[in-house]
Amino acid sequence: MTHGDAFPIKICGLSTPETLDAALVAGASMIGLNFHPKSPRYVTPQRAVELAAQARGRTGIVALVVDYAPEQAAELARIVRPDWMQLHGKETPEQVAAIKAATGLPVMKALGVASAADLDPVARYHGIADRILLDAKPPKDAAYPGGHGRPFDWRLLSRLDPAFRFMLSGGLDPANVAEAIRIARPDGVDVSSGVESAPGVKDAGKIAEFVRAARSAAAQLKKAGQA
Ligand SMILES: O=C(O)c1ccccc1NCC(=O)[C@H](O)[C@H](O)COP(=O)(O)O
Repeated sequence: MTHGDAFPIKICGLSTPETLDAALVAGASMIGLNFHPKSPRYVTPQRAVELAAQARGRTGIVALVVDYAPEQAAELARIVRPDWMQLHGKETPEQVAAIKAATGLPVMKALGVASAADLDPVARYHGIADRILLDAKPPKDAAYPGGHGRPFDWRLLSRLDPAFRFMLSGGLDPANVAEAIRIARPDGVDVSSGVESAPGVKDAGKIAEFVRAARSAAAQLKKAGQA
């Protein structure tokens, strides 16, 4: 499977060759390398180069950054050579466009959702971000802005235009991802904590279970839509 999948499944915050291999074997469409220094999933650019070499051509490589300047993003992209940039901070549509131009890469913009009002800014990123990731809003006192393993109310997303394409994350795990897909009807899913045994420690068995459950739920949804 590749990141061009009809229903991309992204495993975020991989930091070891063993767990990256588990994601590749499970058939993850995309893998995320996290460059936010406060994250328990942080990887140095040097480590990321090695992980990217292992993944290249087998899955989509996503470099996750928080509030980077365009030059900083371009330098990281030059070193790691990801397929995508994921922007997980407070980047404005103008900053998203500047990072896209500076890196020459497609950009996934994450937006935090806790209430219906949080969906209002989404339209401002249309035509600028290549993909929108609707994630749970982090807790107020959080030291970093993602990867907290907390879901939001997926029913809020029924307010979105059905033609609007997005990926879903926030508190997904092997047990709830099928229900999340059924309710939220996303175009792909992203997970971090839900496939870990402790913060930053990925679990190969949970990764396999997650990918299996998400693929099966997406296939069922597609079948129901065609019936
Ligand atoms: O995961 C992190 O540590 C992280 C740190 C800083 C910014 C973003 C981060 N993660 C973003 C992701 O793509 C996660 O997969 C997403 O927030 C969902 O996380 P989880 O609820 O743990 O599955």
